[in-house]
Amino acid sequence: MKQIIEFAPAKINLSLQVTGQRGDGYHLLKSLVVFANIGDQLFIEPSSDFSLQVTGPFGSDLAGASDHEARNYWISRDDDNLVIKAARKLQKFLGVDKGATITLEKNLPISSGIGGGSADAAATIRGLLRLWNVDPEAIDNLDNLALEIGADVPVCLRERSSWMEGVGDVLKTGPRLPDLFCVLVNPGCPVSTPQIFRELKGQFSQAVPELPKTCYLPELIDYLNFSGNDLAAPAQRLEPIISDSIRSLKDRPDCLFAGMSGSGATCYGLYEGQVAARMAAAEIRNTRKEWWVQPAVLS
Ligand SMILES: C[C@@](CO)(OP(=O)(O)O)[C@H](O)COP(=O)(O)OP(=O)(O)OC[C@H]1O[C@@H](n2ccc(N)nc2=O)[C@H](O)[C@@H]1O
Ligand SMILES: Nc1ncnc2c1ncn2[C@@H]1O[C@H](COP(=O)(O)OP(=O)(O)O)[C@@H](O)[C@H]1O
Repeated sequence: MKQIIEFAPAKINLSLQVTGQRGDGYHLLKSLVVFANIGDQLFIEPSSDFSLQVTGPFGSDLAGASDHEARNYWISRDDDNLVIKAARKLQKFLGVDKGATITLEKNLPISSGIGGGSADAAATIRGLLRLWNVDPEAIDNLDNLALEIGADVPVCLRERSSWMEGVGDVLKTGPRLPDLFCVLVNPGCPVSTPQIFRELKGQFSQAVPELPKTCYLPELIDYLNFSGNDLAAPAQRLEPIISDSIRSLKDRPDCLFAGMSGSGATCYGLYEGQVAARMAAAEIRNTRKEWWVQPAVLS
């Protein structure tokens, strides 16, 4: 039987300015978004209806642990899962009479600012289009469909360095960057995105001018030091442990920059090379055994 395997890479907001708010409450952003070589994995097979089972280290956090004792996977009974939501929306949009059996290997922590759910939704769209032999280029309004699922889904559909503006609906090609060797750290506290936006209390900033199309590491680091993430301060007020995460990443002589992604709580540290990143990850893991700590490459 045909099986599609689709990768759902972690999304990292290297920078994020909140520049205003729309009448409907959604905030206007300017964010430099890149993707990691780590993420969730989707396995998709043809079927008459949709069903979802969830495996992986964060599977039980997502699906509810009722079947946990007996099996190493969980049946998601939750139609709210962004995978099922995306699948049903695409099915309706294309007017097809087909479903799929989907297995989601959940490797990314939930509600963590690295777009796990949005990445899964985008990967579902990409995977189903491949399963059903539909050319994405031939579809108008795929970004609008993605946006209806979540503000981060359009950028996750692209999977490449992008400037994200508007509420997530205006996307431009991002700079060509060198490989960035990083460590991702999540201290284990799920963060509510709307709550962090509320805590910002309308304090908006101006978008920082964009980087050139091809960008070297020192320029990027200068840019990140200047621009930062406007959601970091409110997130740290609500979850002070985020400050510890950033400190743990910065606390290495070869750390070039450390900041928070999205609305948190995942933080990233950039290092001079892969060895430095791996060593930093090992040391942080040693001192903070309960944290999620992953070396990764961003591109
Ligand atoms: C903050 C960002 C930055 O990339 O990432 P995460 O922290 O979620 O990863 C995103 O804008 C999140 O996108 P996403 O998680 O898809 O948001 P949605 O489900 O559409 O919205 C959840 C809620 O967040 C708030 N929200 C979201 C996006 C936005 N531009 N303005 C907002 O105010 C709204 O209160 C909304 O009801
Ligand atoms: N497939 C999914 N993966 C992660 N979260 C999901 C998924 N489907 C629905 N959700 C819900 O979406 C919300 C945000 O999850 P997530 O996308 O991981 O956050 P963030 O964008 O902050 O990393 C959570 O409330 C979670 O329960």
